Amino acid sequence: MARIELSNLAHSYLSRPQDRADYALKQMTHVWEEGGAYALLGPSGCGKTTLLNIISGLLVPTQGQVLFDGRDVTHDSPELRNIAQVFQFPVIYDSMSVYDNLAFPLRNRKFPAAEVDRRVRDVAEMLELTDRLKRRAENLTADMKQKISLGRGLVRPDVNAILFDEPLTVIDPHLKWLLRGQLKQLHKEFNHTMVYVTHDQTEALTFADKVVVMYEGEVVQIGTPEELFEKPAHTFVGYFIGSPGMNVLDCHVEGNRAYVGDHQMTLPRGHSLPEAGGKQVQLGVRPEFVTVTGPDQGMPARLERIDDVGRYRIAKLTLAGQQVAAILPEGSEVPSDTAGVSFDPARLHLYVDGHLSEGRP
Ligand SMILES: Nc1ncnc2c1ncn2[C@@H]1O[C@H](COP(=O)(O)OP(=O)(O)OP(=O)(O)O)[C@@H](O)[C@H]1O
Repeated sequence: MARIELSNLAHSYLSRPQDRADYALKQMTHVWEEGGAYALLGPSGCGKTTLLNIISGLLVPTQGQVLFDGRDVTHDSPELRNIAQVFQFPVIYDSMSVYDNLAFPLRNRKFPAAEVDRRVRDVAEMLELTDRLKRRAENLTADMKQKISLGRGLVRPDVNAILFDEPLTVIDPHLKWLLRGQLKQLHKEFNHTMVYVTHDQTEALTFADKVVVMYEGEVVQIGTPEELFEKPAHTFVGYFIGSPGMNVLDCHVEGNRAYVGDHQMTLPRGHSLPEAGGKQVQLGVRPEFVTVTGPDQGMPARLERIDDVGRYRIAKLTLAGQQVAAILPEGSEVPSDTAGVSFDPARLHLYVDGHLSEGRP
């Protein structure tokens, strides 16, 4: 297992990048701890696969270094980096048995036969492939084949890291849920450094100890699922994590007071913001911390509609011309079209040009 360090890394697919917009990955420096389970989460095109391919050695970055345990591997092939990879679609040998497919990475590295057998059987057991070990891979379903791919990625005990690129895409939803749990279990057992690319927040939050949220080629936050929920470092994180995402409202601020339209609220901290200077100042509050009451309390808002999403109901309101979502407690009374809303003051965050402003204690 290795500690992975990304030092001043940036990548452009253009041969002569001119400015920031030309970079698919903007400059970044990060350390990912040995034995950590990391998920790279972000929308399509934000640079997840580019970053994963730089870590694996399929791509050499335009600038910066990748270090494994302090050793510069930037120009090393995937083979030299000693990593295992699982891709979106199965990569297996159809003509071989399931057993031989799983054994292949170990035999290739000249592991003794007894250890090959033990590891293959352990991994097969965990992935529920034991009764298929003797079958040829050829006629198996796509699900089964992808399980074998996962097994091939997990079978070697000596890898620096295991990299997964959306490995559950072809798996049916029920099995997906099971496999996510099994991967988490395998991580606990073997403690490999794992990096898992996905655009699905549930997949990221259930698999990872730390989620690396990417947006437009930048890592905007690395945090535990709780940290991403409690304190989104960027409005994008607030919006992308959570269902529905965080409310983000244009506001202006004076010290520890924020104004949304004419409505004033007290922030947990004071902020000395640079003179407006064209910067966008926004207030973030998660729908879990918005209370909807009758019009005689809170800030007057118009109730647009109620969505029943099964586990709870979501009220969609308009406050000072801006959209606000609120998660309604079970059994709560819903006012008619004119309502009042209030925000839990301890749960308000302030953002300047998308980035969290910490303020003064
Ligand atoms: N080989 C390439 N040549 C040129 N541009 C590329 C290449 N691969 C990716 N890009 C561009 O780089 C940016 C990041 O792409 P990347 O595939 O890393 O994103 P992603 O987050 O993995 O997206 P997805 O979830 O759709 O796979 C995108 O704008 C993409 O169009």
